[in-house]
Amino acid sequence: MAQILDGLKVSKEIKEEIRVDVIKIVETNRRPPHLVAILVGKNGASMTYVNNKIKDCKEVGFKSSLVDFPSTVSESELLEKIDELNKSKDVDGFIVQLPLPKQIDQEKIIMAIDPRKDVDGFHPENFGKMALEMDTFLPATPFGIITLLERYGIDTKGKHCVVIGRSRIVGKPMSILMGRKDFPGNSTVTLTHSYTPHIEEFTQKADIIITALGDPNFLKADMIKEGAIIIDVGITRVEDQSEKGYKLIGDVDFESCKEKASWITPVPGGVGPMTRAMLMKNTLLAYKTSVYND
Ligand SMILES: Nc1nc2c(c(=O)[nH]1)N[C@@H](CN(C=O)c1ccc(C(=O)N[C@@H](CCC(=O)O)C(=O)O)cc1)CN2
Ligand SMILES: [Mg+2]
Repeated sequence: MAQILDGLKVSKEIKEEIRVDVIKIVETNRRPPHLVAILVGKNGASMTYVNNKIKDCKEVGFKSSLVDFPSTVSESELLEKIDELNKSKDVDGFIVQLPLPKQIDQEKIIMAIDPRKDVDGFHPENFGKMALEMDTFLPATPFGIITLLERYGIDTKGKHCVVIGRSRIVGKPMSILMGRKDFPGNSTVTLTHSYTPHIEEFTQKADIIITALGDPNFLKADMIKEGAIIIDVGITRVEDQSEKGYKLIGDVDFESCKEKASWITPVPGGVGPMTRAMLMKNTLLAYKTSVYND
């Protein structure tokens, strides 16, 4: 029977550590860190995530601002706002909630963000630094996963890690972090995706599986080996009769896999809350860098 990697519990510990740090900052008459979130359109999940980011800021003592645009916003209007935030002395970090509407070129938007304020760690400069093992902002979800492994003392050295999915937000950076000469890292990594034939031939040999597919209950017990460590990044909203109108289903068939795995993350309450905590951590880092090094 697997033990639970409790992301909700660890995320609360991390946010508490940040809150204590911010109290010390404010006590010395300095302003608190300031995060700005840009939301485009009215996608239900994106609205929830952005509202939660604002809530987290309040909890840890940060200043926060929400900039919302209609889904019809033009690329140039968005770029103008980014330019303003890049220049603002009052803003330490900002994020543009993804996905963006089709008329907006996501790459152009990400490239426009000042890497020093890119607390999502999506800018190619920060991605490159991550790959080269230099200090930088790590993307919040992969950062959350390595922090969760670290806090539970899980040894990843010499393990075979299979990552499923190659998105810029999760799969690609995750595959790089697990192979770095750092702790947690030093794994042998296989990055699988939609063109990987017979994916179970890879997952059945894996010591660690990190799934970021968005395919509910995709990973079944017969696809994993005894004692595997299972990290579920998939969160799909599936309609039901509850008050919310939906429930959240991960990529992992939790009920069957928990009988065979050694460690497993739940959905909800696993990787999601860690993503939120690590954005706060990156914002604090952006604040400290601008305060001490600019
Ligand atoms: N600019 C960004 N866009 C997106 C990111 C990102 O890191 N930066 N990641 C995802 C969405 N995301 C944060 O933005 C995110 C997703 C899920 C959770 C979370 O807490 N999940 C909970 C369930 C919450 C719910 O839906 O009720 C859980 O798993 O327990 C936090 C953040 C895409 N876009
Ligand atoms: Mg800075």
